[in-house]
Amino acid sequence: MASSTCTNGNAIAAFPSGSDCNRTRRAFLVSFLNPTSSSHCQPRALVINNNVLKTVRTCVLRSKSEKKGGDGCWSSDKRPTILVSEKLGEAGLRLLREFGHVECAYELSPQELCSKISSFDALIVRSGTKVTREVFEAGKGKLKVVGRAGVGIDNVDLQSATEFGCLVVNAPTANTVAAAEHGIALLAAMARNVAQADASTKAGKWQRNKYVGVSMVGKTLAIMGFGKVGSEVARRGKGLGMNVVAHDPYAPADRARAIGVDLVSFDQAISTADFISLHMPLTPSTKKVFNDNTFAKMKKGVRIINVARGGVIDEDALIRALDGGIVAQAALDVLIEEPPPKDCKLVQHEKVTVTPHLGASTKEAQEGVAIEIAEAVVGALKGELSATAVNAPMVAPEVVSELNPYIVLAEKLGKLAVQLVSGGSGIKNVKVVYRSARGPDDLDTRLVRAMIIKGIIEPISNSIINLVNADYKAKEKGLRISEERIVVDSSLEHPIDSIQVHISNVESKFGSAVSDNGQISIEGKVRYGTPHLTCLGSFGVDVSLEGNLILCRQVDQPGMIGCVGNILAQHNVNVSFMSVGRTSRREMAIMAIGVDEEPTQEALDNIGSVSAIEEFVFLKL
Ligand SMILES: NC(=O)c1ccc[n+]([C@@H]2O[C@H](COP(=O)([O-])OP(=O)(O)OC[C@H]3O[C@@H](n4cnc5c(N)ncnc54)[C@H](O)[C@@H]3O)[C@@H](O)[C@H]2O)c1
Ligand SMILES: O=C(O)[C@H](O)COP(=O)(O)O
Repeated sequence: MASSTCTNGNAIAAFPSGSDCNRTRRAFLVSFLNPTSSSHCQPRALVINNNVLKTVRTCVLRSKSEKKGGDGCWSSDKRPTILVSEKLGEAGLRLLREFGHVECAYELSPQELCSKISSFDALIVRSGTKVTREVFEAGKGKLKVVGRAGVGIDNVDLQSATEFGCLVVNAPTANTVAAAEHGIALLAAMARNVAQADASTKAGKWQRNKYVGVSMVGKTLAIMGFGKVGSEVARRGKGLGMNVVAHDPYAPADRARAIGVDLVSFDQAISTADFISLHMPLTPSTKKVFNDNTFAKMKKGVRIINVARGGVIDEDALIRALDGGIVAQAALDVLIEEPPPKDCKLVQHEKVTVTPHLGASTKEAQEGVAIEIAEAVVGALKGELSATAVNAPMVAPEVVSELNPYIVLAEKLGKLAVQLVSGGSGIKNVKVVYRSARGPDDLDTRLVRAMIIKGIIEPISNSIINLVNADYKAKEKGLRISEERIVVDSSLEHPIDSIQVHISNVESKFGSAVSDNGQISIEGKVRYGTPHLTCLGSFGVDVSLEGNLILCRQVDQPGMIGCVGNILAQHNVNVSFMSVGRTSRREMAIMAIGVDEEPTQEALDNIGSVSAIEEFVFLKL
């Protein structure tokens, strides 16, 4: 027997690979859905099966009122609403319109966006819309998906998205070539003074001596950020006969080798380059990474191209470097403030060539991006798996498929456990134990854990818990979830043999749920595909976790089942199953009774007045 543990110490904002205790298998997210007409609920390539979808739909993202809707599909009168706040290619809009109500409202002020957003399930933006905390707050839990029609998600407050359980997806591939081509266009235009010479010629001048350029062939081009765009710029730079080096702490050396590019340190790249092309994302660690210090390390006369994000450059420092002659020229597609103020010194600088964030703006790229984001948003609203989720853990579809019954069990166990806690005691520590034949590396429990958290938190708060925000919400509520896996000798075919939930340092309203170690302890298993409660405190039971549950502890004696059954029958409450577990003969027994209806208080009082019954509790599942 072996075990390993982990806790939910980190809130989910984004999931760098390997950040979870479990092995991250592949880049697909169990996203969620919200239903439309049934015609929109057909499984697609990445969908596992209808049962999985149904479960994930009801488990993962909808608001409490929407959950009443039934089978996980959008009703035809309640198609999802999608707000598109910036110009999107027609092909993407068509896809969106086939699926939901689409409103295109461009150039909204922040206030207008906030006042509109509460009636939308999804929002699609480009780089010009700031999706701030206020937007998520105004979304009031209805906003489920933000689609960024492009790569950079620095205009979306990911932390707030996560807190509000809103999935963020982007379109990371369709504009790569367009951005790379624009980078090369700027590089060549800058080297040959195309923009300046054009303006001068149009102004009636003929300044051939003034606009002598520099050649690109044989020059060193440093690519800062060797990702999708950076690699494509590198290829094109090689094609121009340039000597290309790259700096990227996370880039694989074999990709660089394949293109014939040397990966070098930051300082080496900037100190040897004649041209520096920026292709890293804007993050806290790349913000103003090009500043007085780093400009000082550059080769005198260097030329800089930025088609990444304005914020990676300290713009005042760049002006100083241009004026001081360190930087000969700059070509900028992106600025810190877009659009810039009219008197922006950098834009007006004679050594600077500027374009208004046009990197992704080719017809081809915009159609591609529009389709990519429309598919991602529609997929997320339908409950399909999204390959481009930015703020949720990735769970491989085959893992979701196999864990599906355990997801149902997990939520029920969470719900059950929290109802066993007596009102006054705050839950702080929850330990989840998985007994499984699988090794720790082969059991991805994030989804199961999220559903246990959902089961625990939702009944006692107004929060909607889903895969996006489960760990965050647990942490916010001061709930420490620890996990333990116990490897047991059973079939490898089933991912989990049993799930136990232990809550420590609380009092229980049903003393028999407290095990010898003083914790509320319950255990469940999946039997014949359905969730069962198999252990309560120290008592073994076997009840299907459906409908509602009455738990009684009584003296083990004849007639008890009939007695309670009679009371329920008198109150027209249908019993779906009964199970009795006992410590030993004629001592204490636990009776678990599944009921279809919720008994009246009178019925419950009558059960409580049976003298052999020492305690009982009614639990809603
Ligand atoms: N101007 C435009 O219209 C336009 C169009 C597309 C992309 N972009 C921007 O270009 C940038 C790159 O896009 P992409 O699609 O190639 O993204 P990408 O994620 O494929 O590549 C980014 C690369 O930057 C690297 N990186 C991260 N931190 C770094 C650091 N401190 N130093 C060096 N490298 C670092 C990453 O490892 C990654 O390889 C993004 O900022 C994106 O928003 C702009
Ligand atoms: O990050 C991106 O994809 C680019 O900056 C494109 O932004 P845009 O969608 O506003 O053109």
